[in-house]
Amino acid sequence: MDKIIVQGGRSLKGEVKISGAKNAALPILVSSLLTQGRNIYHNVPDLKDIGSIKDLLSYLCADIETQGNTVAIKADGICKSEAPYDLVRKMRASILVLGPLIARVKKARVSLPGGCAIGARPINLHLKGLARLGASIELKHGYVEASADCLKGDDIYFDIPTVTGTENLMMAAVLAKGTTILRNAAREPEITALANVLNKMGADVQGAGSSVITINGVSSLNPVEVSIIPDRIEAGTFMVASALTKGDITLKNCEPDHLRAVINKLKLTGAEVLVSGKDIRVIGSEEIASIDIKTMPYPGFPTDMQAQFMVLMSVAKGLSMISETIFENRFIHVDELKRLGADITVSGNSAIIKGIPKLSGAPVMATDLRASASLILAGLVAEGQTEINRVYHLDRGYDAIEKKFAKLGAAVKRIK
Ligand SMILES: CC(=O)N[C@H]1[C@@H](OP(=O)(O)OP(=O)(O)OC[C@H]2O[C@@H](n3ccc(=O)[nH]c3=O)[C@H](O)[C@@H]2O)O[C@H](CO)[C@@H](O)[C@@H]1O
Ligand SMILES: C=C(OP(=O)(O)O)C(=O)O
Repeated sequence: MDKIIVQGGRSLKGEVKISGAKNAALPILVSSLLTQGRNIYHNVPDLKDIGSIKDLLSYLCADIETQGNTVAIKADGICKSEAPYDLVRKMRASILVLGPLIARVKKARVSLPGGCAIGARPINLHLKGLARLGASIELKHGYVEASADCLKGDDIYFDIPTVTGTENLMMAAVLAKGTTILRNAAREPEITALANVLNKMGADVQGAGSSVITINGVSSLNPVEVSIIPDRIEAGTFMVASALTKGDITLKNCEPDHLRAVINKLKLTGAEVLVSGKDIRVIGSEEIASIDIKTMPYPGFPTDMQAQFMVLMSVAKGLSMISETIFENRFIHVDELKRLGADITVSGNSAIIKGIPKLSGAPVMATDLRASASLILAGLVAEGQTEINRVYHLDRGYDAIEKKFAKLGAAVKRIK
């Protein structure tokens, strides 16, 4: 299996182009299932997860052509309603085919999803919502079996704002009869991006980006040509790299509006953050100040940036506390960071980090997607060599990360 080798100690400088967002591209590619005709998507990142969703859509008989970062999908003749274990287990977002399949072919049999092992991650709220729309749902042999002759709009309240749950329900409701109201909906930019695409297809989705989304069902949807929004988590990862290495990195093609919480927190650590249109320049400060962080649903601080900020706090001056409120098991990077010398104590859902002057390179194991990225970041400021094993998760979510880091002057390479 591939490894990433990092030699620490270099200050990163230059420009990096941010790729399309994984978590926006996945539901948008899936939304092709709702249309007749050829959809064209630009700025699709080249990731393992995108490969996995394309495999699943092909299995369902969609025609897919890929040219560079452009993907064309035609799903006129969906020939199956099953998403088997082998295709679904690799990626959590596969559950997103459930809503569209029920809407389009009236039934679905979808294996319970896999993804990063950062918590139990049930899908009860997806299923409860689909049942409110009239789907009959059973769990059998590790599969969700659902069917509905006709989905009907209803008033749905999510106990917790769920990102993929909101997306699944939105995609089921666009072709349902009547009006669906989603309350306590997730407000992440990826939800708004999906709603914009659905509306371009001819759907009537109002209020995405707020916690109440109203969907008036329509009878059919047309294909679209759209571009995927920039990846705010990839952008945040490079912003932390600049602050961490006392560097000077300019991110091109990002959406600063989606990064307000991250920009705010980074400034409090002492970094200079300059926003100009779609560019963000981060200039690291000589001394990194300690800050406290609590992850929250958007527009709060993203859980997908928690591990990266923990690395920054590992070499900050003083004590900081990071609380994880979204996932119950998202501190699995802590033990690996401790191997590099970080001084971190976990108590319940909080981690207390006592900053030290320097980390020291060591072999470590990547355990989930953002934890993997955090280990590269740690390697950048560790003395000597850090060897990151099991980079499978990294490739799920970062497009050419080692090449992008190398272009900024980091000594990062992949060993096959
Ligand atoms: C592919 C994708 O977009 N992944 C993102 C998505 O994951 P994902 O959509 O899986 O995360 P959710 O927003 O659903 O999870 C939020 C919380 O709700 C809980 N929950 C969720 C659904 C449900 O039916 N029941 C339930 O209890 C989860 O266990 C978790 O504690 O949002 C997360 C939170 O921003 C991000 O970390 C992931 O990168
Ligand atoms: C947790 C993530 O991905 P997934 O939801 O696909 O596991 C992530 O993108 O950080």
